[in-house]
Amino acid sequence: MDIIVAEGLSKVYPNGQGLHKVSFSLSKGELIGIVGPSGAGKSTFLRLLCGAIFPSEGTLNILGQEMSHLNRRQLQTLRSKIATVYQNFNVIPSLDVARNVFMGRAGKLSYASVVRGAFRLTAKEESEIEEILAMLGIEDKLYERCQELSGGQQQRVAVARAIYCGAELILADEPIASVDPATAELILQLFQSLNKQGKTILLSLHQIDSALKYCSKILAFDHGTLVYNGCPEDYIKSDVSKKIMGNVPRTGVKVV
Ligand SMILES: Nc1ncnc2c1ncn2[C@@H]1O[C@H](COP(=O)(O)OP(=O)(O)OP(=O)(O)O)[C@@H](O)[C@H]1O
Repeated sequence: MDIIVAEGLSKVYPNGQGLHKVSFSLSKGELIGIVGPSGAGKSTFLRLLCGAIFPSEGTLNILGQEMSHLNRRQLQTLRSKIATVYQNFNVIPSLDVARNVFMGRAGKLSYASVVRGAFRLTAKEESEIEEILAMLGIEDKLYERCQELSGGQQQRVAVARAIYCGAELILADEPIASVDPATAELILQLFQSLNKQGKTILLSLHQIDSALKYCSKILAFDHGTLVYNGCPEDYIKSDVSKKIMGNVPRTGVKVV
């Protein structure tokens, strides 16, 4: 079943940059690596998919719904089914880690529950959140304010929030950009295990080796266009990858 279908999808910023005429479809249950040099259009692509920005042209169907046909409320409902890890983490600095993670479910809860959670979490909510933080090695930060955390710790909070959200579609923009290699592996393994549980996951990654190791499919962008859509094994042999890899460091991990 296709859960994302795009036809001629474009987002052109006033300076003429952006994403140009992207057509593709994605099946449920894939773990997609989005690769390409800096400025290729990866973040623009993910921001379009989560409805944070709107296309200049083309059509985009997500989870069976045509984005351009949705009113504000319908768009909100659709967004609540998509978990997004933003490049800048998007955590609320003055809130503690537990409440930042709790807010991952805000779109699915009643207004009263969100307000209650902002003051007091139930024991069940707290233990669920703690369990996710433990998987990411930051359970000791449960009640620390996000503004007191390092960039890498905030990135893990953003990943925890996406996991806690329970969405069937997870979009993560460079989710391992600010963490050490061991934590990066931990995060990618977590995404892999969520994928095995049936979640569809799109990860934008500068670490091409990680994309090849963990992803079932690669989407490569260059200068705002989709230049590759297929399996990792063919990508690594393609001319496209040779061109793109000129800009991206590799560490020599073999694809098996
Ligand atoms: N808000 C904006 N206004 C104008 N131009 C923008 C805006 N956002 C992105 N761009 C331009 O669109 C192009 C694609 O940017 P985008 O952030 O999608 O690339 P990217 O592949 O995610 O890059 P990186 O790997 O550096 O994060 C770039 O040329 C960028 O300068």
